[in-house]
Amino acid sequence: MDVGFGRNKKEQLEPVRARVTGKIPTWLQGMLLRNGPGMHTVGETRYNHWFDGLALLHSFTIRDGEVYYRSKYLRSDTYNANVEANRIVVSEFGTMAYPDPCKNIFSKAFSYLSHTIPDFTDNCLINIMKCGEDFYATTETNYIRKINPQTLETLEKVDYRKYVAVNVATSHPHYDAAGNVLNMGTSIVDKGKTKYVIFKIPATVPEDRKKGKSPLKHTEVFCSIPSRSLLSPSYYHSFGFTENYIIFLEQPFKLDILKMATAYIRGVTWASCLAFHREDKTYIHIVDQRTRKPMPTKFYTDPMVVFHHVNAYEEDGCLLFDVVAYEDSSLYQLFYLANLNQDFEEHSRLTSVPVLRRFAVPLHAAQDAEVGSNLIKLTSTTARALKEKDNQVYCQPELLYEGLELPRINYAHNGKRYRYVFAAEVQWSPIPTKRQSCATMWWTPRIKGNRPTQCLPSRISPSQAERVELKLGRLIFFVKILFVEHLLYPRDNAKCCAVTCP
Ligand SMILES: CC1=C(/C=C/C(C)=C/C=C/C(C)=C/C=C/C=C(C)/C=C/C=C(C)/C=C/C=C(\C)C=O)C(C)(C)CCC1
Repeated sequence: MDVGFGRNKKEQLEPVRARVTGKIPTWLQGMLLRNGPGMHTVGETRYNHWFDGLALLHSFTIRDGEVYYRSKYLRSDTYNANVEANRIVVSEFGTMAYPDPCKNIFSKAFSYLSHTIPDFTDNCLINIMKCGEDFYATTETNYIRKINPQTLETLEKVDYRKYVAVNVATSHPHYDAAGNVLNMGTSIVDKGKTKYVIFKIPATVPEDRKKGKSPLKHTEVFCSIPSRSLLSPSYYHSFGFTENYIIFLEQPFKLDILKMATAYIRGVTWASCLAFHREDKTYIHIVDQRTRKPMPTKFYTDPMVVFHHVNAYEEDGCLLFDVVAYEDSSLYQLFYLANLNQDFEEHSRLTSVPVLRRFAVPLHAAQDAEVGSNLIKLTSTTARALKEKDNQVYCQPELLYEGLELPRINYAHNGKRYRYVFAAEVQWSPIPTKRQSCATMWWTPRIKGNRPTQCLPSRISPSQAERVELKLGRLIFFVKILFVEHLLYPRDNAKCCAVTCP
């Protein structure tokens, strides 16, 4: 197996014409911008985790059936400081670094006293965000970097904290019909409170205030949701968005703020300050965009870890949302570079499989319903919302697909009933044991086009015995571009078709 994960990539500064197999229709014109880690070694030093790598920007210009590719490293302050020192001097998610290699415990302590949490990285390696006419490379700290999409040059460094009180923010914002950006961040122990802040960056600046003003200067807080815990807010990577609602999962995968505040002096990574609390619930917050307030009903579900929301939509008084969910946080382990080597298949032990789950929440009249009743009357889903006492509702998802990640949709269909998800398939291949047929059974119905839920227990989580079986199993991944049709219009013979990546 060719393992290219940790290898430094070369920039392609001048556009190069790509070899096209097949035919690109001439109506397809434009530029695809991508972002991701490209450099994991600086001088003699090496990052620990794949998510740490220095951001490499890519552009694919599609014109008259041809594709022109170029790439350039983001010249972040982090990149410049590392290159100048010829070693890693800025901490990333899975690597704690110190500007001075000779620092002993005393000087570390001094540094600790002068800044409890060191300034976060501006190595914006995760996504690209469009903000008005401008483009930004994004990560999950308080920094974003403006870029020139044509030349991939790095422009201004923007600190979200100048405009809104957030210490971390997602790199997967949403856009409303007018092109305004809606994003979420966490404000940590600010004035004695920790809260999740939904903020809006307008697409345009009002005419009278226009002169050279960036839309960021007009950022406003849309709504904030108090964290259940002051010192351990949830980690989240994305959220759901429809015309009228915002969906935020307060999951039991949490940042430990006390650990973060002492990480620098203890010499441990940010990653080690994240923990999954399997004894906790996942709280589902639904914000009504018309009132800018969260719904009062306490919706919750079983503990899970979600990175990617796929889509959400409203149907007959219900809000449905689809996410890729795990039963633990083992995914982060998988991406340590030490594991991404020739023995990858041996080391790639995920203790849970990414599953596409559909949740449904009732938007009205939950208060008067009988305890124990299912508030979802839709025929299009088997997801349930069970009324409990104290205005609580337990949400039980429908399992749509096992073994899928990195989902994309045609964003024109965001917030609407939809038909297609484009994703990478993650294939589960257990060690042959007596129970292999059970695991196979979970997959076979999908291939035949039946509904996978039919062969799973009523609560989708595997039983204790099955979980042990999963732990014993070995995961082998086959990345495929997977195209799942079925999600919206389930039929008896729904089609799932996979196209292997070249
Ligand atoms: C620096 C600080 C932080 C940083 C956080 C960062 C940089 C978070 C990055 C999160 C990312 C990039 C999340 C990506 C998720 C990707 C997923 C779920 C992919 C799954 C793929 C699978 C299962 C399949 C793989 C198949 C393979 C490998 C086949 O060969 C904070 C915010 C934590 C704290 C402050 C400081």
